[in-house]
Amino acid sequence: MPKAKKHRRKASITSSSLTGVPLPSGSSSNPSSTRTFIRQFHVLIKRKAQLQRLLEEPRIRKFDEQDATRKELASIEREITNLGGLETYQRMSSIGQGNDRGGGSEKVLIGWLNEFSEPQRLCETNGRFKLLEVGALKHDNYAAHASWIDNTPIDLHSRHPSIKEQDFLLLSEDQNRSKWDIISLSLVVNFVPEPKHRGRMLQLAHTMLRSDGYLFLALPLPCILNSRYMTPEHLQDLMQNLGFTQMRSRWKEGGKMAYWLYKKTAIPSHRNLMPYQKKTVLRTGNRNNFCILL
Ligand SMILES: C[S@@+](CC[C@H](N)C(=O)[O-])C[C@H]1O[C@@H](n2cnc3c(N)ncnc32)[C@H](O)[C@@H]1O
Repeated sequence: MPKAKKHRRKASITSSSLTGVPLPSGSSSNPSSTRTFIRQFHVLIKRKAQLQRLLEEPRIRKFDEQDATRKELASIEREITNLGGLETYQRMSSIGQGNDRGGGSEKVLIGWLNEFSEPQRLCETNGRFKLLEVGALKHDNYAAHASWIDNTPIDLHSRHPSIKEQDFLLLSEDQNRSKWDIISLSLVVNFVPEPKHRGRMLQLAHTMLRSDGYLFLALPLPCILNSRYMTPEHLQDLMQNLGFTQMRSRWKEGGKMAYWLYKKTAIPSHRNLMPYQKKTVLRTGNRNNFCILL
């Protein structure tokens, strides 16, 4: 008698059998489970973006290929919903990042601006810095500095009426050209699933900053220390080619976060963007795939 075929359910791409770690309960504030949740969420949104891109490409013409891609996309979207979606991700991020960093990254930015005596200089002119805080989990991160910082917090999903629900990538370039004194991209570039969209984010930040304006960038440390495609030197070259001069940077071996402060300068006249237009393996071994493309 022929054996009955076993129908196994396809494993979720973030299930414990694949990641080796148990799924956290959405409400847990245990540091390792919040980190696991955040990683899982990133895996899911990256796969979702890949599948959406595949469906737009004419190369999958066969109906069954398209059908399989659509089904996988639906299943990924279900997994994202089951995890609680962007809302839960934001909640877990605010808990997890508090644990990892001992507070928000605004402290680092404020510390650096103080080193450059920016508050004192603004005081003399009665001016205030116009800050665009992209990816704001809280509305009042800069409230203590309201005398010299006029903050506009935005996010894909607003958690407070004062946070504008807005995709930075969809802001009007014309309306924002040279408008901002500071743009903060803290843990936002790594959230964006498509490497080209990450590059676009940095290019847009350049367009939207006034000349000499500041870009504050924060990334998880493994993005530069343990990526196949990104090293601190590669990031430095990429930023220079975009017209950013590094003023400060901070991370420590074994730490979790890396921070940079750049100043907008002129775009180099003989810049070469070729090295940043496709993925190049810079390190081999067991690495992550973080990459920024232009
Ligand atoms: C990990 S949280 C970072 C929050 C905070 N900036 C911090 O440093 O803790 C990333 C946030 O960026 C937001 N985000 C990602 N892409 C964005 C975009 N294109 N425009 C606006 N917000 C974005 C997400 O919705 C999410 O709330």
